[in-house]
Amino acid sequence: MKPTITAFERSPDGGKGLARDMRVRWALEETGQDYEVRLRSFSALNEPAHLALHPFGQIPTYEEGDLTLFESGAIVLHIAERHQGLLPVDANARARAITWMFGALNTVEPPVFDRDLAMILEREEPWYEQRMRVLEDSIRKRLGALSTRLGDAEWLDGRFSAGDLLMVTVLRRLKGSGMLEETPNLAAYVARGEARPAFKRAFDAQLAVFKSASTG
Ligand SMILES: N[C@@H](CCC(=O)N[C@@H](CSCc1ccc([N+](=O)[O-])cc1)C(=O)NCC(=O)O)C(=O)O
Repeated sequence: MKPTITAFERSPDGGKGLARDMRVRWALEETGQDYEVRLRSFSALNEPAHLALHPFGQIPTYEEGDLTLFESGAIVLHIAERHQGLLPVDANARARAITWMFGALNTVEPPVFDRDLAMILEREEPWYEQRMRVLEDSIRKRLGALSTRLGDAEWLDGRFSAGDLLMVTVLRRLKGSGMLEETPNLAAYVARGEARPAFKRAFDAQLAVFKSASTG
């Protein structure tokens, strides 16, 4: 049975693949899983039909038979646990890959996402500049530590894993900010992720949705 995910009917990211359905699409492509997409308008996210799937009224969600999941990280983990290609078989290596999933979502993503949100919602606040300095200092601290740990390795811990998938989707949000470019090995790491055929299929699929919504 094909799973069904939800995604924005018209993504505010303009087809850049920054909305979080992108990481679920990528995980499904890496594991060779076909899937359906139910597109949601912003207003539909707060209607009962969607709230029954996602208590916070967001995307993505994941439905497979009588299972419904939300939280992109949990959905990626679910896919990775059931299909080959995103988590090592060895128990310790698997645990380390899952550690990097949490590292991406719990340690690196928060200041990165908060900075994006501040640029959209808080630009007119008197404390905006100060807040941006604090957020960017936090981001640079995380990027510095990650850059040191990655060094000249291809992926974070041996073979490409769900930890790399999530980390690349987090770091992609910094493209063009200058901060990612300050750590060349991380910029190259992101480019390696984006060069993966599965990433390209996922990216093109979400872009096609945006383009059809733009011409529709
Ligand atoms: N922790 C949850 C967060 C999910 C989430 O933030 N979903 C967002 C879309 S992805 C976040 C996002 C939004 C926009 C851009 N963009 O670039 O325009 C990028 C990412 C959403 O549904 N927002 C609607 C709402 O909260 O009412 C997860 O990882 O699944």
